[in-house]
Amino acid sequence: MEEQEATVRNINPNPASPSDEAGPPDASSIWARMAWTHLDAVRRRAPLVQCITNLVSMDIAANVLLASGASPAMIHSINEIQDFTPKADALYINIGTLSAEWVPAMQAAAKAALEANRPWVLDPVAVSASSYRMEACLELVKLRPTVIRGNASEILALSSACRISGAKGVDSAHESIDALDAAKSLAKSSNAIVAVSGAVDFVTDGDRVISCSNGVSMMQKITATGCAVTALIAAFVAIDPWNALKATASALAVFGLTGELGMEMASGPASLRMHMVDWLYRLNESTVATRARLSERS
Ligand SMILES: Nc1ncnc2c1ncn2[C@@H]1O[C@H](COP(=O)(O)OP(=O)(O)OP(=O)(O)O)[C@@H](O)[C@H]1O
Ligand SMILES: Cc1ncsc1CCO
Ligand SMILES: [Mg+2]
Repeated sequence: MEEQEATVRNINPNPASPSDEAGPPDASSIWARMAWTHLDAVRRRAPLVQCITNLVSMDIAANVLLASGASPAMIHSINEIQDFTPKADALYINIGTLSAEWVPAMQAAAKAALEANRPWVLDPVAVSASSYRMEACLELVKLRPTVIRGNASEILALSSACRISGAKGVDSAHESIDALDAAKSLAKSSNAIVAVSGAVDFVTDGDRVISCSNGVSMMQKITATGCAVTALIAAFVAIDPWNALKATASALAVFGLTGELGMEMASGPASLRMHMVDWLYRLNESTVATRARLSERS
């Protein structure tokens, strides 16, 4: 814990540089510098992120974590939770391909993370697809996730805990702004940081709201980009657990930025996916500090 607290102090960006002749930076550049500080910390500390994630997303989530500098471990057997989960710096649980066998493992892992004082992050994929999925997800929410990240339809459904949200499958049928009030309400009732992804991503603790406008719409044509950014959120929260709101916003900005840079070189979803992973590996300070678009909504 001492080490974590030291990290929090290191993460606070220093907004004003004495040698900055252009004067103090504006609020958006302070947020952008924070995104770089978080990415840099992930690269330096290589947090171990245990992922219990859906079968579709395993490859992209592991590659995104590796490219960011984190260390992924796709370990989901209930027989390994007791030994392994306390060793991980963060846990990521995603219900995308839920099965009866995995639900107890997810619950055991969330409990183990809580007991070991480790942050854990929930992706409620297609939570309104069935009552089984909704009930499993509500049980997980009771185990106090640090962050919940979903698309607008998922956050709307989970927030109201109703079975029919208008979504047909894993994709969103809503704009992220439509889910902002639901996200705030879910954050207050669950005590988690809640992120809604979309053209603009919103991150809230129930009161404060940070928005991120990085990203390109083609990211929706790559399966499991949402799952991958939730994995990245787990890595960012691992290195700054006491500032989960800011760490989550930073992860969304960095990931969206890789989409923008990747799109300059891509010819479609498959090559965009490849370029995003490459850009995540290559991003440097000046690019993140000048192109991350984060702001706090008043
Ligand atoms: N219209 C858009 N414009 C720009 N970026 C977008 C848009 N929609 C989504 N994104 C970005 O794509 C990423 C995935 O978000 P999305 O809302 O599609 O997740 P998801 O529906 O949970 O995805 P999946 O279930 O396939 O993993 C996020 O980083 C988000 O910022
Ligand atoms: C397509 C799909 N189906 C279950 S999980 C998943 C990955 C995107 O969430
Ligand atoms: Mg999703």
